[in-house]
Amino acid sequence: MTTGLLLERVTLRHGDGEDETVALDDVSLHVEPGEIVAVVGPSGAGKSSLLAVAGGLTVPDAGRVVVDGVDLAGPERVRARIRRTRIGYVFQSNNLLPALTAVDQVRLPLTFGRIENPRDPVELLAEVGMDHKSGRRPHQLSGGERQRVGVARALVTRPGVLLVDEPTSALDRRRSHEVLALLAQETHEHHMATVVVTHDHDVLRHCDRVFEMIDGRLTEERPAMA
Ligand SMILES: Nc1ncnc2c1ncn2[C@@H]1O[C@H](COP(=O)(O)OP(=O)(O)OP(=O)(O)O)[C@@H](O)[C@H]1O
Repeated sequence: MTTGLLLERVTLRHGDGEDETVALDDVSLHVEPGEIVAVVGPSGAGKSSLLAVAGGLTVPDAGRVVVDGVDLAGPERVRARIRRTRIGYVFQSNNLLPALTAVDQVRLPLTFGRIENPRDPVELLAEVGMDHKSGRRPHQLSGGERQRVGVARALVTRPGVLLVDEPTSALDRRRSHEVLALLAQETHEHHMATVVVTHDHDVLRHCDRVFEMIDGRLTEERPAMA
């Protein structure tokens, strides 16, 4: 079984004829459990497309995507189950619901169906340093605190794959490092395969490997820690 996240020769096109864009051009990537990789690249390079395909939200035109040994080319109900149970998503704007307290945001993914062996939402909030604000709603939290709650929510199902889109775009330098350090620590301790898309070169040292995406093609830049 292939563990972690595997993309094998993935191609994704948008539009057709003269309007066609190749968003992902023969992209291959294997992220092992316990490994956090960064993907950097200019606007329009295909980074969001990469996350959409890796997360089973978009089916590519060619190639294979395998999450925790499950090929996402199967029926939509299989993709939906994998999305709900095996993949965690952290978005730029973290999509917290305005009416819910921090602890209820973290509980939310457990309310859509059975999850085997979930993490405890209260303990998880403590682990991301937010236990003292667990009763607060998003408008009562800072950007960095909201991002921490978003990370806790993504982790509560114990995903094998964590997909993170621009986690630091709303944060200052110190908070950016804190959020990336938290993602790296959780990745290593809980053996997730984590992909972080970022424009923020400052935080790359928290990642095990760095890839660059240009015009839909992915190349490994260098080991981030070197
Ligand atoms: N639904 C769509 N229909 C047509 N073209 C699209 C669609 N979605 C994305 N594209 C095109 O595919 C290419 C890759 O887009 P993508 O959003 O993946 O880039 P990105 O690297 O995430 O950019 P950014 O850093 O600006 O978010 C771009 O040329 C974009 O215009």
